[in-house]
Parts: sequence; C-alpha cells; structure tokens
Amino acid sequence: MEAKAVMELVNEGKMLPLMEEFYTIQGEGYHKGTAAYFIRIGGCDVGCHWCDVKESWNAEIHPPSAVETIVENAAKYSDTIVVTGGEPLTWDMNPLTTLLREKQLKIHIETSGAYPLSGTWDWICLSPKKNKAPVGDIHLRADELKVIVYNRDDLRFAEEHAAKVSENCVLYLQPEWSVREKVTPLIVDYVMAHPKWKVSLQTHKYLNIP
Ligand SMILES: C[S@@+](CC[C@H](N)C(=O)[O-])C[C@H]1O[C@@H](n2cnc3c(N)ncnc32)[C@H](O)[C@@H]1O
Ligand SMILES: Nc1nc2[nH]cc(C(=O)O)c2c(=O)[nH]1
Ligand code: SF4
Ligand SMILES: [Mg+2]
Repeated sequence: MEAKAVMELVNEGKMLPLMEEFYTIQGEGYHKGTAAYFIRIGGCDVGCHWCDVKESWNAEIHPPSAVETIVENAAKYSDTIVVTGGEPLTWDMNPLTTLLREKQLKIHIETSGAYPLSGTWDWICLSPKKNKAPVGDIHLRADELKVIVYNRDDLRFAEEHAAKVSENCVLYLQPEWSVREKVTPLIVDYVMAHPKWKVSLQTHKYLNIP
C-alpha cells in the first residue's frame, strides 16, 4: 500500500502502529490477577521521565497494522482485552473498539487521558500525568483512577484528580517502580490515613511476566 494511503488509514484509526500484543495477567489496579490480552499501541508525547515503556513513544518505529488483523488475533486468546501503549488516545479508537465489541470481548483501556476519549469501553483506567493534563470529561468516565507516586507531591496531585472523578471510581496509588522501596511506605501510611484509596502494585513485575 502507498505510504499516503497508510497514513490516511492511521489517521482514521483503521490501522494502528502496533508495538506488541501479548496474553498475560493484568498486573495492576482493579482487575489485577485476571488473564487478559494486551494490545500495546505505539505513540506517546506525554514524556513521563520514569515511563517503563519508552520504546513505545515513537510511533514511526511501530508498523501500522490493520485493526481487523489485531482483533482477529486478540479474539483467539481472551475475552478480556486491555488496550494500552504508548498513549492509545493519540489515535481514533472507534474502529478498533467497534470490531472488538462485535466479537463480544470486554474492552479495557489504560490511558493518561491526555487526548480526547474515543472508542467505547467496558473499563477505563485513568492515570493522569503532570506533564500533560487529562482533557474533556474523562474524569467522569473513569472507572478507576491510578496515580503513580514518585514523590510526596504526587499524593497532593492524586487528591487533585480524585476530586474530579465520579463517586463510583475506584482510587489507586501505585509506586513508581524505580523508587518503590522508598515510596511504598509513604503510600501505605497514606492509605491507612485516607482509606478511600487503595494500593496498586505492578504485580506482573514481581511475577516476572510481561
Ligand atoms: C505505560 S502506560 C501506557 C498507558 C498510558 N500512556 C498511561 O500512562 O496511562 C501503562 C500504565 O503504566 C503506568 N506506569 C508507567 N511507568 C511506570 C512506572 N515506572 N512505575 C509504575 N507505573 C508505571 C502508567 O501510569 C499507566 O498506568
Ligand atoms: N501484566 C501487565 N499488566 C499491566 N497493566 C497495565 C500495563 C500497561 O503497561 O499498560 C501492564 C503491563 O504491561 N503488563
Ligand atoms: S503517558 Fe503513559 S506511555 Fe506516555 S510516557 Fe507517560 S507512562 Fe509512558
Ligand atoms: Mg506496563
């Protein structure tokens, strides 16, 4: 296909820069412990200095894949699909989620909310970032708020976002991996003092799975 035609399909969300896809156990947040198929889409300009998938940032190194192919693959593995990245909302998620829905799959997203919400989702995990604030009404649409704690100020930042989510949104504080030994005790004390929060750990890293 001609490069221009591919670019147009990517712009429409009919092709997506696929970085990797893998069947694993959701390691984080509300659905931790549940088997799920992960679709990791390249492209993110939020620039978190501690991001654990910096290889995802440059969309151009991840080949555009047709959403039909992505979905056909995913459906073979699991009834729960987690769309992540990169920042998936960089792209129009409508074509992908429409096809996933046709297969009666449960569709979850991991997002910073830095771009407008597209697609239809069974579960939205919002993980806001200081670098690039969430846009639109994604706070009200989030099922789960998961704030990464790198230092003490992130607890203040977490409250700032908790004030914007719906009543039913589940609140998580997750240690930034490289400083986990230092911040986990902070989080433990904070959650005991403010029990509306729960602790989320990146359990897949302890399990040595993707
Ligand atoms: C790699 S991001 C991709 C999805 C989206 N860009 C986002 O940030 O939500 C997936 C999840 O991993 C979290 N994360 C990334 N790097 C991390 C780290 N070093 N320690 C803990 N969590 C991290 C993000 O906050 C997000 O919840
Ligand atoms: N097992 C596992 N669980 C995860 N939950 C969120 C992840 C992500 O990178 O979005 C992730 C991931 O990369 N692996
Ligand atoms: S928004 Fe997500 S993918 Fe982008 S840099 Fe931050 S953690 Fe990484
Ligand atoms: Mg991850």
